[in-house]
Amino acid sequence: MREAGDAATGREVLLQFDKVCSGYGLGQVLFDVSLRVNKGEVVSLMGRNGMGKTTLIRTAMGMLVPRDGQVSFAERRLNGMAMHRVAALGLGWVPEGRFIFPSLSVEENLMATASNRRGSTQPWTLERIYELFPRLHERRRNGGGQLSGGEQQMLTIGRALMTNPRLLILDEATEGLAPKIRQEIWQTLAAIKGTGQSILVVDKDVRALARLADRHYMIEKGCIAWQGDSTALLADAQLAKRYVGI
Ligand SMILES: Nc1ncnc2c1ncn2[C@@H]1O[C@H](COP(=O)(O)OP(=O)(O)OP(=O)(O)O)[C@@H](O)[C@H]1O
Repeated sequence: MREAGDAATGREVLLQFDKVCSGYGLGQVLFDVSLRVNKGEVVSLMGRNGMGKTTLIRTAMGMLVPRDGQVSFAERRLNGMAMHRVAALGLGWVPEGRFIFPSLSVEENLMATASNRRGSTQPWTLERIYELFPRLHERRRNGGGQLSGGEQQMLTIGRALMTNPRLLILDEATEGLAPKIRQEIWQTLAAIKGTGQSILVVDKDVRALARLADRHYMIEKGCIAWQGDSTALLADAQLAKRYVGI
């Protein structure tokens, strides 16, 4: 029998990796990766380029089938489950690179993914997304292709929220953005956290992640090399240097 909750905190476990090995063709990228995101938690995943962060997310989302170990979500085994079924279980993914529909307006982009399949009592709606991102409200009639990089990122996050995910997964959401916009995105993520949304966030901004997330994982060459809370992360400056390179 698997446990219904996290033994240490009693919280419901959403995403769980248990000794997962995964990769592409013959090339193995993840080695015995164990990781957990509980309900209501914000968890970060950090690491240098090419260490396996995106591969881990692709494995969670069903794009890659683990060759060993187990991936589960809210007690359901995900190994080999089709991507659309994984998404229907409540994993909302903001991929690296901001995929939006350029020919649709901002509002149409948001409505394209809208659903509340699991009957959330306080679902994300257009109004709530516009409250979170006033800039998207201003630009609601503009085409997706006319937006700045920062606005596109806001739209990608808004679109993922419109699926009312149980877990929001963000891959490098602040990459390539101007400092002011990055700061805006971090503030918005804090507001999203304030609603009780569970989030797994991949990024390299250790200070921002220490403020936002409850727990952290560092990945090195496909292995979880360190894990801990924000106090432990900030107490050792060598961690960021060694595992994130800053
Ligand atoms: N589609 C693919 N086919 C084969 N190998 C891949 C593929 N995508 C990534 N890899 C390899 O897997 C390894 C891990 O890449 P991954 O994208 O998971 O790293 P990452 O930590 O997300 O890095 P980054 O910050 O650069 O996105 C790298 O060696 C990369 O070359």
